[in-house]
Amino acid sequence: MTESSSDKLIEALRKAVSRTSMLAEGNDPKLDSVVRQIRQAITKGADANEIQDVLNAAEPLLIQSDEAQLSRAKQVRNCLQDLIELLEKQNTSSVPQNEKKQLEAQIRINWQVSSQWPHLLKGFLSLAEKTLVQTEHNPSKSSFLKRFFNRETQVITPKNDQEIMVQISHTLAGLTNNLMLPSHYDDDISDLNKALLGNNNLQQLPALLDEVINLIMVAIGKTQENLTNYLNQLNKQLASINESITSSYHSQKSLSESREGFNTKLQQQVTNTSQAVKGASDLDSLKALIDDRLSTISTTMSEYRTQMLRQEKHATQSITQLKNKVTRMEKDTASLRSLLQEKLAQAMTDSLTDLPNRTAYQDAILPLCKIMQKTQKPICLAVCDIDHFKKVNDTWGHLAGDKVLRLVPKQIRSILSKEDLMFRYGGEEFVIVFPELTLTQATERAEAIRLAVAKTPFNMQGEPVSISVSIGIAELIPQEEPESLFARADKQLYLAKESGRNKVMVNK
Ligand SMILES: Nc1nc2c(ncn2[C@@H]2O[C@H](COP(=O)(O)OP(=O)(O)OP(=O)(O)O)[C@@H](O)[C@H]2O)c(=O)[nH]1
Repeated sequence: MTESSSDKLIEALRKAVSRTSMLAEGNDPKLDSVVRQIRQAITKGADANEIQDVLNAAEPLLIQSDEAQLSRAKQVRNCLQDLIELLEKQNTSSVPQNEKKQLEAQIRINWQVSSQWPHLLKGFLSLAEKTLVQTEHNPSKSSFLKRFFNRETQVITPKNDQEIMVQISHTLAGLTNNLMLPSHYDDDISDLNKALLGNNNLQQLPALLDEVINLIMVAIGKTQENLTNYLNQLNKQLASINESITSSYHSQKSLSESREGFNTKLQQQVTNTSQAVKGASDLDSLKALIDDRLSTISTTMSEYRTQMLRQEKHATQSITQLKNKVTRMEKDTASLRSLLQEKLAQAMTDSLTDLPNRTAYQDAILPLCKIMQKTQKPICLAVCDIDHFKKVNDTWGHLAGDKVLRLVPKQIRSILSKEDLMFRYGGEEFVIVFPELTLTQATERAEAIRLAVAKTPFNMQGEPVSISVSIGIAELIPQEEPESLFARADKQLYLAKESGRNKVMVNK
């Protein structure tokens, strides 16, 4: 390998490793520190031995990470077993034994496979549902599960059922607490635990169980597992690249050693020849001596040439192998990047309505306002809130509330143009941005939205229900920050609510 091609390769490796390790950061503090050490060693140009030391030090941490995964798996298995036991304990309906056995078998086979955990929890939900079907055929048994799933017909939870439900909630809260997820999930876990522990309402339980499943699916089933696999893979690739660099270093070394050996041998042969020439007594013996020496020198040279050719071939093979390894690492980097982009898109989307969420709004609004200010075009913002939404939840239940939350933005979308942007800002509040519309035009569109929602016949358990929205609207003024634009529109929303709701109020 020539010096410049080996330098280029090592430089390419450094870049690839630095870039890939940066992508993998932020998921587990301990693995982060390993990744950082690897990157530092590579960036400061550490030699093969130093890099090997860092990789050796990384190994116990990767083993620890595996052990943590095993302990999480045990938590999940115990939780599922507890949930099945709780189902059996409630004495108003009997759990179908076939399904129960099937679920237990699945738990035995799959408890260590984190991507299967959501399926196992769903299996528990389905077992519970089957218990319900069974009791529907036997109406004399009034199951707590019947009320659990058939939320519309029962609102008050009897005391015995409440106790079982509280135990189920506590078991689930224990599970979410022990998942050991990355710290950016702390808020989600704490919200979910609060909801679980504070809940004594059977109606909320299936939705909460869904939340638990979502949390496991997003945090463990996909990202975490992929990244752990990726880091293990990265570790292996680094070790193998390290081996290739060490071996090409050795072959370079032995090449220069054999060159030195050849020089010494050649010099020795020349010295021997000149000494022999000095000592030669006649022309014939001098001729024979020189012939003999020349043939020795020629053998040495041809041996050297053969050795050189062999080593050059070996060096070419090493270069090809190294190139292939770099290409593989680049490919892995690209697939990890697309996985992270997918996660980012998920993080920007509200899962209930599929609308871009508040984070997406905050990312979009500043550049949008800047462009409009620069091009001197108008832009308006509307804050839209469903009226008396709490009453919808209280009267028809949380799932009916969710249905309204999905339907209202669909109505709104039917009025918007494709340039208008809608975000779920939080709860029952939506933000709509109207780029390039004047205040008058945006107000007309907001009024059309209000009318469309008010006219839509919503249906709750066969009963027609009127839903309306209140809207506050404002236009961006020169040099204004997006926060101030939002505050002015929000104030108008407040006034719309104050003056009786189902209104559009404009900041003029
Ligand atoms: N079903 C459901 N309810 C939600 C969701 N997010 C927030 N809520 C509920 O939305 C309700 C909002 O109620 P309030 O802020 O008191 O307002 P409101 O009842 O709409 O009354 P006004 O805004 O004054 O007309 C609360 O009961 C929240 O629990 C959700 O994702 N799904």
